[in-house]
Amino acid sequence: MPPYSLRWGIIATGSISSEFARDLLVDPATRGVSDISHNISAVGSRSVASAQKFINSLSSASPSEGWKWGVENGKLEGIRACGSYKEVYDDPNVDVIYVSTPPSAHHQNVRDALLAGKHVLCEKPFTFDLEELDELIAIAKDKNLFLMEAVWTRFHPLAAEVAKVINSGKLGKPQRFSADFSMDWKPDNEPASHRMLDPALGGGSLLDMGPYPSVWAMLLVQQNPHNRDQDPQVLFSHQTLYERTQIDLNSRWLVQWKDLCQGLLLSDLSAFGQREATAVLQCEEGDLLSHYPPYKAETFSIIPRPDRFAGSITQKTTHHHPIAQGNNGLSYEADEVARCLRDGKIESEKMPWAESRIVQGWFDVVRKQGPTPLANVKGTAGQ
Ligand SMILES: NC(=O)C1=CN([C@@H]2O[C@H](COP(=O)(O)OP(=O)(O)OC[C@H]3O[C@@H](n4cnc5c(N)ncnc54)[C@H](OP(=O)(O)O)[C@@H]3O)[C@@H](O)[C@H]2O)C=CC1
Ligand SMILES: O=C1OC[C@@H](O)[C@H](O)[C@H]1O
Repeated sequence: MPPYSLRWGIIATGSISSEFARDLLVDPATRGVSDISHNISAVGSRSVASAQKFINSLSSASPSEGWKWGVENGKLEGIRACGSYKEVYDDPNVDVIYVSTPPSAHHQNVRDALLAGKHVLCEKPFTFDLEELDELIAIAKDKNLFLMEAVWTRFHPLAAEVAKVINSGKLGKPQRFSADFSMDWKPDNEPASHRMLDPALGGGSLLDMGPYPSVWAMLLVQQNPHNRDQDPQVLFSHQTLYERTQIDLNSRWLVQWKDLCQGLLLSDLSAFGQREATAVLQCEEGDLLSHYPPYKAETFSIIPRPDRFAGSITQKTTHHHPIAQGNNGLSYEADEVARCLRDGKIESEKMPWAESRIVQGWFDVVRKQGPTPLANVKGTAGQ
């Protein structure tokens, strides 16, 4: 059977769009995939010159670059440079739109794409607030269109291996959880207009980096067979204000899974976090530690409890599950979108709306309790 072939439209020509487009052009065989094929049919930008530049840079891959394969194998054939996002939504040669604008624009972009009849993969954070997300889910259901948050980490080889350990039950009941995404990014060296620093674009550590500790909260605790709580709540939170641009420099929030455990989640724009224990699940029989970076972890360890309290795990083991060579790691989520569309699904079981809703709800609580002006901002749902 020939592979299922998906035609992408890409919205925005920023840094992650470029990484994503390149991954679409890598030979799927490099990651052991033979049932899926990706094509890029259109790129949309606020300026047609930027869309064209983006396409030119894809087309001129050097022979050593993994994505050269797609260029040589017709995966850019007929690609259009569009000077507006709308032209991409309206393009009959596009099946699915990848939205990678700043967070404050996601709701409007996704809504416009869905209303134009296109399936959507939207970058994290899904939306600015839960009301926006609920509106998008309602439209997707009403129009029978696929919609997924682009949380790439969930589709990486390591995520599948971690899930096997969690589902095996060998760690026993969770007792404690923590997860962190922190980087010493030096915000003082960046312009105030940078999307990470500008509150009007949804800047700050919570919305940009918070999705990653949240991934691990979902993979290790929410999906844990011992968990029965479908609505884990934030008990309390703290954010530190970055005076210059009024975004959160860091966020911390404590989540309670009823009758199970608590988890501390952290994000930081101006300090490094843990390296070998970016996400830690401590259980009755032993602990699971996932290594840095939390967005693209390739190694995890299972470690025994301290001697006096030892459980059935008695030896440390370390497990390495790398992203396939030549891929940046975004290709796996693209494969999931293609498989869901091929199979007639409008929601991914691996990245379900319910889990995006939980995380978005946490962000709303933390943001509203915080000292930044975003605390009082409402998204664009209903407008
Ligand atoms: N999965 C991952 O690993 C990553 C995900 N992300 C997520 O992807 C999204 C985009 O991030 P990133 O690519 O780093 O951002 P960039 O700032 O590099 O690019 C954003 C693009 O959005 C478009 N845009 C639309 N409206 C605006 C506006 N008002 N101001 C500025 N740009 C605008 C621009 O494209 P144009 O001019 O062509 O219209 C711009 O190039 C975010 O949601 C972020 O959280 C980011 C990095 C990594
Ligand atoms: O999604 C992301 O992952 C990698 C980080 O460097 C980046 O800030 C963030 O947007």
